Amino acid sequence: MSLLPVEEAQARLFALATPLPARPMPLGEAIGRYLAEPLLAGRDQPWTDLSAMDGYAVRYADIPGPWTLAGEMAAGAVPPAQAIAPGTAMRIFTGAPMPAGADTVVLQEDVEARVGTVRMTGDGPGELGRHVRPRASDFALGDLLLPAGTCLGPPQIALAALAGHAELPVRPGPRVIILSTGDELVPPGAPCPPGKLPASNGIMLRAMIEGAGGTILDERLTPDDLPALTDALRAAGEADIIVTSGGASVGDHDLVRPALEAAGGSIDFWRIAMRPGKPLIVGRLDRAIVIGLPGNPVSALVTGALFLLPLVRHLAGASDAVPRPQAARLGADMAGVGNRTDFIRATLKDGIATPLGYQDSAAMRAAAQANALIIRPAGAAPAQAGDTALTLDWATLGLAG
Ligand SMILES: Nc1nc2c(c(=O)[nH]1)N[C@H]1C(S)=C(S)[C@@H](COP(=O)(O)OP(=O)(O)OC[C@H]3O[C@@H](n4cnc5c(N)ncnc54)[C@H](O)[C@@H]3O)O[C@H]1N2
Ligand code: MOO
Repeated sequence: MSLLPVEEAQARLFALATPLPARPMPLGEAIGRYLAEPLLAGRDQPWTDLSAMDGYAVRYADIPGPWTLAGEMAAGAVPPAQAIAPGTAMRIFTGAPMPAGADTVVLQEDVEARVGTVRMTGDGPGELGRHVRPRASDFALGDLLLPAGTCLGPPQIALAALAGHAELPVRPGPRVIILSTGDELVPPGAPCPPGKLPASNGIMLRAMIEGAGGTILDERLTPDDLPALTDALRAAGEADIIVTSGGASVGDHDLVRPALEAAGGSIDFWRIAMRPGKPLIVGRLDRAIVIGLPGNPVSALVTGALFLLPLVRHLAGASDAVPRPQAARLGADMAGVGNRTDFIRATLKDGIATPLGYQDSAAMRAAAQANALIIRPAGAAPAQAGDTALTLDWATLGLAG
């Protein structure tokens, strides 16, 4: 049985997916989305030389004064065309434009101003241009501020506003339908008689997808019944992504692959060299990409974080859709690895990644106590505490609360 390496599977998944079409969106709604085009500066920032402090605008050559007070400039004012004369100072406030002729600001704490005369009482500004923000020192008209594919968080939105934009070209988040398969499942909180199990994957996947900017069109339980699952898949074909959980493996009741084919879809690949997560299925149905996650809750979590969320980000236009591992030191000895890359649930603190004791792919308690995965590549030799290992923390994976 051949198992696809994780990176190869991620590349094949992305090859199926074209980022969704972009449209302009108001800044306030673009948060969490990805720039579809590079962000260019529509103005100089600052638009002219501005004072960075409250004080007096002077000619550096005139220091240490005294100066005759020539007027006042506040933020929002436009400076007079005429330059201030030698020996004069202009009262100035933070953010106000420097009057022509002045090149330095003396802090108000360092002077005494009385009846039209300003005298130094403290240290001078020390250097020419002190406390002045030069024109375009942050950015100049036409500058490339952010590349396409950048995630728009609060600082990027603020930059776009300063750069003169009211809206930005972004792609909508993909629309997703979640089908949790299994006769044993009942909705969370519903009566759970013997033989039944609260369905946890749907609510987890919903939270993950919405956190990554996707929209859930529908989330439902489907029984282990070929016609019912085929119908549910067929009805989901208008989504951008169909996610199933469960029924991905080789058992008699594992029906996602036959149902996908019966619904007219196709399977691109199945089974990955990873643990947990081996039975992952990727295929197509109409315009949708189908990701069949394993039913075990931790397998669904890990494959969701390594395949589903990167796909959501890729369709939304992210340039760095696949989470990038970071090195850490192991907090414990670790066994050698078989033919599947291990994604070990761990706690990561102060650069030390310590595996949690119970690593079963249904052990959700350990997964919920973890905050990172340790990546142990297929075929790796045993490792000792203190060795370097690659890790993916919950924030990088999009799993932080
Ligand atoms: N003979 C073999 N058996 C199995 C293999 C194999 O290669 N040969 N692979 C194992 C691996 S690895 C995994 S992972 C599981 C996954 O199988 P399925 O995707 O078919 O998952 P199910 O059998 O439907 O369910 C597994 C487990 O998870 C529970 N489950 C299912 N859905 C949910 C849900 N929405 N919320 C919470 N828990 C859920 C289900 O009750 C089962 O206990 O297969 C191995 N078997
Ligand atoms: O790949 Mo499975 O997720 O090990 O139990």
